[in-house]
Amino acid sequence: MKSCWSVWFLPFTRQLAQLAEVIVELEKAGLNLHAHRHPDEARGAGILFMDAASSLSQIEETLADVRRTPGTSVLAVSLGRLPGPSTWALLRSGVADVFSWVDVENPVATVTDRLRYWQDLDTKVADLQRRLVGSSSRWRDTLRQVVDMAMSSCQVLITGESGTGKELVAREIHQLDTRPTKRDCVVVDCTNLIPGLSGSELFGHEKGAFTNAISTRDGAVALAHEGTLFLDELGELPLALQAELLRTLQEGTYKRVGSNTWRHAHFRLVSATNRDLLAEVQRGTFRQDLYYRVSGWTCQLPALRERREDIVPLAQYFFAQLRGPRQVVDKQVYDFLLLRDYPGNVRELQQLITRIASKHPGEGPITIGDIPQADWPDFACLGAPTPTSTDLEAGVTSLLNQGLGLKEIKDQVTEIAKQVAISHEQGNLKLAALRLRCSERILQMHQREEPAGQLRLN
Ligand SMILES: Nc1ncnc2c1ncn2[C@@H]1O[C@H](COP(=O)(O)OP(=O)(O)OP(=O)(O)O)[C@@H](O)[C@H]1O
Repeated sequence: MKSCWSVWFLPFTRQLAQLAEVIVELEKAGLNLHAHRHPDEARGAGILFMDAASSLSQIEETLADVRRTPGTSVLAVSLGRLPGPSTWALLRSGVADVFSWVDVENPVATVTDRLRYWQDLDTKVADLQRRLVGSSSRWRDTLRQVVDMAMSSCQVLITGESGTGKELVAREIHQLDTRPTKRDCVVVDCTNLIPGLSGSELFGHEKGAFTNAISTRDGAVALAHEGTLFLDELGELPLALQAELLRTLQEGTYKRVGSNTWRHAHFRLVSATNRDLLAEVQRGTFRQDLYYRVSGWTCQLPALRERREDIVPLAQYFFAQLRGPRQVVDKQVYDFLLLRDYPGNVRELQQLITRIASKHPGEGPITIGDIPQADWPDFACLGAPTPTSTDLEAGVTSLLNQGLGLKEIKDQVTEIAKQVAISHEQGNLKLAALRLRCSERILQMHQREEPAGQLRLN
């Protein structure tokens, strides 16, 4: 069946006659191609047409704009041959794939299959975002990877700091898994495994196998048969059990504790850890062969500090969960949430929101008065520096000695505040503006006018 959907394109080529021919071929396959003129048109998947003479720097600039629109995937199609290094440069600047029209056997199918796949991927990502909240490009890229992993048959290893959502992601991978006979997802926290019980939790036991074994019991491996076994905190798995797990993964067989009978179990293994397992391998506390077995596909979840744009959407989601979707929250509360650091990641944010929501008396908007005193910001760091702030005093003295007047000193300090906020937010002007409580436009002007590093207090 022919596909039939509207696709935007960016013409970065002067070979217009050839481009017209390619467009006709794609339209015959059901694509309705329209040139991209406005950022809004770059929604969903699109094509960037280029040739060997196209300017890479111009392409990179445009791609940076396009990628600001969430959910865009760009396929770069070269009308002629492409030099190898350009291919990598294009991938690095954010195109989802790149190929040369003259080099593939069936270019029309190559284009349509990819566009269809990305469209499907985006639908799945949008659905995931309802539970794995966040719309930053970092988080969206992570979710795309989650969907790709779930669709594969690979053993998956999810890494990331505590509280980044590893368990949540593992459960979603099981949900997305399309095995027709898929059964349950069984979760085992490896920190709770007692080596003395020789793996009864994982492999089950026979009646009388040890003192408290009053009846025969299935372990997690048996319960996960035809389903998913999720091993949380895999780095904590005792060495003795690592060997047994490895054999189960290699042979698909295991023995209950106290039994001589080999049993079969087929499951998908998803593991998670906040430890650096490769370092554990070096130290000899984690088996190298098991590491390569469990890490068919590794997915690193970003810390919340690497996706600070998601703090407000996450907070809104948690407030709505706790107080219902109609609960109004004062902007000042969000400003406060944006000023904080979250070493415990999303879990820490969630716990803070729970404390704020619990303190709220019930009527009216949630305000900064609902923030428990123990969570108040450190005013010494946040507020205007006091005259006793020696660093600032020394800086101002240096400016005075250079002959600057009050207005010039004020301007200098303002510019430094802008620089510091922009650099703290890793160049994200929106977040820096929230931090400074000024408009984003003021910071855009600052960036245009002031080369970074020009201003120094001393
Ligand atoms: N993107 C997200 N959207 C909504 N809730 C989230 C998100 N990420 C994490 N959470 C919530 O944060 C809490 C911590 O998540 P989770 O237990 O999955 O983290 P973890 O990385 O497995 O932590 P740990 O390593 O400490 O076990 C959970 O309550 C989870 O529901």
